[in-house]
Amino acid sequence: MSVLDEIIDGVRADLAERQARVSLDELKERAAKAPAAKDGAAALRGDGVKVICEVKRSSPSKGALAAIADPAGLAADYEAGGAAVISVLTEERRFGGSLADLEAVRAKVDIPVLRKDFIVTSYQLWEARAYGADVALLIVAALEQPALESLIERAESIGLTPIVEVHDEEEAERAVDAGARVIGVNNRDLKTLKVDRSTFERIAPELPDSVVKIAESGVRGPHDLIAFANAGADAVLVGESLVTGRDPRSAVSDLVAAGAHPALRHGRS
Ligand SMILES: O=P(O)(O)OC[C@@H](O)[C@@H](O)c1c[nH]c2ccccc12
Repeated sequence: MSVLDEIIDGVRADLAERQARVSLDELKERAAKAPAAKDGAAALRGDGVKVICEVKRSSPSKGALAAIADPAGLAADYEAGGAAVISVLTEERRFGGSLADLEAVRAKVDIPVLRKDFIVTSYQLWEARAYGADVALLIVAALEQPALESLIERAESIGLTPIVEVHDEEEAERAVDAGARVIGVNNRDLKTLKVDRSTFERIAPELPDSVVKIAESGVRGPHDLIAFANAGADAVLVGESLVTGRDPRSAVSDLVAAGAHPALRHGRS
């Protein structure tokens, strides 16, 4: 069994418990009271390279990264540093996240918030909206094509912007066929957990111009951001280097400054 399969088994077990506790109708009521969803895709378009900053306590590859006692405070630092979107991991077993983290971050920042999890049913999309997310990750490697298509549609119909994550050419084609408008290329292979920074560079040229392209994982600092920008990235998604660094706010503003540099002129307006 791959790491991804193991993670998804745990996600399904936790999901079954939540579904037994909270009905879909209750979730929908809660979602109806949540603040209207912000436009996640718009936040990632425009000139320069946008920075998505992640609240990430641990990972299956590295174990514990940072305790993050105050996820909302960290998110506020990211926002002050110029982040375009905050990503909140809500997977509990391997990443140490929760829906409570999502809710706390949502209450604190004004920019769009991404629910980062292993979404396999529309129940989780309703949860995302109910806890205030504007954007949700859909991982192609975790979904059959019909499920991917219907989750993209469902996400959009409830106001969420889906970021569709791919890791190879075949997944990229599936994402485009399913109608994805925002695609994240994960430089980490979720089946082996290895990072290969050339993944984005290889896949990005295969994607239509109109697609918003995000380079995910392995961004150590401005140097990596510039390399991904030159390979066509509209945005980068950064976790580990921010949560393990000493000063997340200034680390974000260094990335944002690099992403706004006029030499990087590929951004669409
Ligand atoms: O910590 P990093 O290497 O900066 O990576 C962040 C983000 O890309 C990574 O957490 C991630 C990308 N796709 C995922 C899917 C599930 C869980 C986590 C992820």
